[in-house]
Amino acid sequence: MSSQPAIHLRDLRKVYVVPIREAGIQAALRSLVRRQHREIVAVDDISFDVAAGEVVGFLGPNGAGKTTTLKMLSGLLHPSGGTVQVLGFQPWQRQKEFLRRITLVMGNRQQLEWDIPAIDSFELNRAIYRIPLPQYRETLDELVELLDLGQLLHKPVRNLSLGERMKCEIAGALLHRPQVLFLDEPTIGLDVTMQRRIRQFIREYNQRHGSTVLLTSHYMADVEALCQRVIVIHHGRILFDGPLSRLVERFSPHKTIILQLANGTADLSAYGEVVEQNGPAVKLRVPKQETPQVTGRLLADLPIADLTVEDPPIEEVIEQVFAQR
Ligand SMILES: Nc1ncnc2c1ncn2[C@@H]1O[C@H](COP(=O)(O)OP(=O)(O)OP(=O)(O)O)[C@@H](O)[C@H]1O
Repeated sequence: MSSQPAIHLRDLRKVYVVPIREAGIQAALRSLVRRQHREIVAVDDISFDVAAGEVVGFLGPNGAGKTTTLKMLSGLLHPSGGTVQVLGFQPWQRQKEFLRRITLVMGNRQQLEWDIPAIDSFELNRAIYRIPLPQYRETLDELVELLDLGQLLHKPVRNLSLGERMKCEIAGALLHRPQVLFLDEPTIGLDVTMQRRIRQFIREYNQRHGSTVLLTSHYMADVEALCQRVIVIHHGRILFDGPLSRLVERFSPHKTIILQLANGTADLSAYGEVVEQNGPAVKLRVPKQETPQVTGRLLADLPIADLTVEDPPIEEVIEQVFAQR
């Protein structure tokens, strides 16, 4: 791993300036003469580094500033302030050598031509990126195998299912073997099986090539499976940067005790908040620091067949993070 971070940003900022549109004909006429504007601070002085080979989850609620950041990192948007470097390049200069070494996949935006088979769009990419034929064939074979593309590449893209199309989109975005992958919701709208397939692919690809991945996803299963580290952003600011486990430790005041009573049912509300009860199967939410005592009391007081203690689901933890701001 080289000592220079693959992604480096300091006090990165993006302010959108948008015209204020008032309702009514009078206002419309007035705006022809003097247009009023307002500023939206989408990214508010954020700083972080990502080392080569890391897979980092970039999380935040709708409108937090994730896509804007990824667009600045991939050179689609010019920052309003701060510094940004990806593999030592300033992305907004969009140098050829830079574009050859990165990719941006947007799950809700299509890059492949709709009416032709994906393989034809791939050929176009090969020409644009000037990929030597042997390397192109080798990479394509690998992607076909890893993503199980089979015959999909030869059907017009419009005839593919959403998941099939996404697999082709990803393959197209990787043909030039980029070192840094910006993945914006790569599994959005896909069924659980296809989400798992794409997730597995990202993991295998990262392991094979040591590529750096910055990933946004609203599916915590993606994040749990792939990311050693998460960066949480809200209203354009970073709220947390560190291992997922530390996020849980820091922001979740509760644990969940899941127990199975040995016989019959009982009222367990004296031990904690009963979040679910189905006959002898009970789920209790307990303040974290009280978990050992409550577990001890339960085991001493009641006939218990099974008991486990779990952290709350990550979705719940993330909600807690946002609720505190
Ligand atoms: N082109 C634009 N012009 C004006 N405002 C914009 C523009 N693009 C984004 N914004 C605003 O900037 C803020 C951040 O948006 P951004 O798309 O980066 O968020 P996000 O975290 O990617 O959200 P989501 O999860 O919904 O995709 C939002 O308030 C959004 O409305």
